[in-house]
Amino acid sequence: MAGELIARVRGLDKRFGDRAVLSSLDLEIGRGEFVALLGRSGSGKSTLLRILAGLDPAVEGEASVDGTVSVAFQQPRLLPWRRVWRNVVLGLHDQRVGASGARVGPSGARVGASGARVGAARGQDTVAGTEADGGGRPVNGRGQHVDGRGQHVDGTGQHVDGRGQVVDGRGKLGRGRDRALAEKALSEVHLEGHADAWPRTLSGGEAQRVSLARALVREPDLLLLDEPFGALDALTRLAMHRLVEDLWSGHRPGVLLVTHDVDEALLLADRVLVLGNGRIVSEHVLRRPRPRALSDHLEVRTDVLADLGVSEYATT
Ligand SMILES: Nc1ncnc2c1ncn2[C@@H]1O[C@H](COP(=O)(O)OP(=O)(O)OP(=O)(O)O)[C@@H](O)[C@H]1O
Repeated sequence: MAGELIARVRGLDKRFGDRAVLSSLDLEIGRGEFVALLGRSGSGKSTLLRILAGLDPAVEGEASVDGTVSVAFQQPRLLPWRRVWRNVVLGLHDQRVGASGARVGPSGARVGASGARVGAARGQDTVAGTEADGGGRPVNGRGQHVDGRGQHVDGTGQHVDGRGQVVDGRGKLGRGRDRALAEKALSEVHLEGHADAWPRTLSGGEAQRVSLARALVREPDLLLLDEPFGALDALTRLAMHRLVEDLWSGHRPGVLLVTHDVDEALLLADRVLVLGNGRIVSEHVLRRPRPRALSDHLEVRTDVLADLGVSEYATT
């Protein structure tokens, strides 16, 4: 593919015990490109996505993302003891939940959510800054950015705690800013007014929209979607397709959508990839503007189904 890359995978191998799941896999995703990944059950789609998200290590090869990554899964994975808006801002702060993912440098090395190097120190460890980094900003003895009072700051000057979480000058979570960001993200997924709801009060589709808001709140450069509509009924799925298309048009992240649904892939993606035998076995570039009707895609659809080994359906 042409243009600037947001993700690049080269010679990727992954095995679980004796079972080779990915072997010598190559993949590129352009900045702002929408890519769908199809493959038979067990072909390694989720495995590839987890490696790109920095959630699983590869055995061999390179998987790098040049920017921030967010992930949304088939199950919304909301924390039931947090109100909706607080679940959304987990996307900003908690890199341990898959929904937010990690920032992965060009080398594949993990750095903090803010992009600044963050230390392993816990809590409000405030070490006075006595040195400066290459840009003349003060750092403490461990090379962490600090303000004039020795409190940690990230690369943009925001206060962070020892784990890189954004806090105010007194070490409290930046609640007002978080709330505003959460409300903005919730309105983008048409959930205005649900900020203070508890997750258990949401329908499946609403919960999945919260999950999308959580993935989008940090404006990721790469959005990884692992069958995000798989558990939804057909009508809700259609509404979600439209929503994802709108969100993608508005923010233009690169997207890797893992799906079993050939038609969903054809409707949403710029490029459809088929995974088989541990690598990408075929690629189908879809023409623009994105067609509104599946009938515009019948030829590609036939080819994709054949690549998936379900050619008995290809003529229907
Ligand atoms: N943590 C693990 N330990 C052992 N085997 C694993 C692990 N994760 C995945 N696998 C195996 O790796 C293979 C690929 O799994 P993966 O979930 O990536 O497939 P998939 O294409 O996403 O499947 P599906 O479409 O059914 O979700 C499967 O055989 C699976 O059993």
